Amino acid sequence: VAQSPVWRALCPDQGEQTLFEERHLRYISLLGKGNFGSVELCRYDPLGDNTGEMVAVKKLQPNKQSTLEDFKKEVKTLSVLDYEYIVKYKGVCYSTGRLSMSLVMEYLPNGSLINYLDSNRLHVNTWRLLLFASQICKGMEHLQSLRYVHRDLAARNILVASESLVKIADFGLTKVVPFDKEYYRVSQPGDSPIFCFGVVLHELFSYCDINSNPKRLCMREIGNNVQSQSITIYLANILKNNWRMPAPPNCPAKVYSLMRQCWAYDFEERPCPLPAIRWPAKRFYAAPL
Ligand SMILES: C=CCCn1cc(-c2nc(Nc3ccc(C4CCNCC4)cc3)nc3[nH]ccc23)cn1
Repeated sequence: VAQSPVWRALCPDQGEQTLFEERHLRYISLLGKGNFGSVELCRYDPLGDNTGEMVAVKKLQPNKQSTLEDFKKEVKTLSVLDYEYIVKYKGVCYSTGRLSMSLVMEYLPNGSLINYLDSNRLHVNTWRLLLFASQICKGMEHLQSLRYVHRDLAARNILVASESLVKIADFGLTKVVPFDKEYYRVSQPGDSPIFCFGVVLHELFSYCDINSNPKRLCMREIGNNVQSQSITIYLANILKNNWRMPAPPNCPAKVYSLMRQCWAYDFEERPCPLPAIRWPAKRFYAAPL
């Protein structure tokens, strides 16, 4: 009944299946791994005849960085973000005894932007890169309209649904800006810096080339022998001295100009699609690359 159109009309928030039974999730392959846990390709096959749908299942591996509570926040966040440029939430799967849970999402067959651009570089022209950039921007605008800050926007967290559609994924670091605040405030030292759209634009127009990835370009400027705990300080200094990543090869001047606007040291000079949330004062905000 829960799948019938009538049910969905009467209970729209039920929509698609939201509770997946662990015994029907058949593991197929590993899609991605991070400090959060892992994402697996599974077939949800309640009939047991291999006709079930393919889904991406994010399994939590609780560690010092991520807890079950963090994971529940991520599930809640994704479950309310129903938007064409954000990976679709399908539901959750509880392990036996509800000791752990997994997040079930739509499976996007082309993998991340890094995988895709690396293997399709010759078929992706400037027009398509701009299309992807506009979709990421709209996805971020939607997040901002709901007062969410993604905090880990990067090509590795953008998934390719088709040759003309990309979606933002991985909301493990996403935070909501409280209504009585205008800013997201970095809560503890070492909290990850807020990644900016300009860096993703640079990754896009570099075709995610490993030789011009942001980290490599910055370390080349800072010096590879710097102690890891001092990198943020060195990075802040070179940015304060107005160093920025160079334009990717063949990058249109207007696109590089937009990157540089996103990387303005003074946050009031940066482009902002919605007036809703202004970014924190400099002291809370590692200037972007
Ligand atoms: C967001 C980034 C961090 C966590 N993460 C999310 C996923 C993910 N992946 C996919 N599809 C997919 C992923 C990899 C490959 C590769 C390509 C190269 N050869 C091996 C296989 C192919 C398809 N769909 C998804 N839906 C929801 C999540 C999700 C993976 N990692």
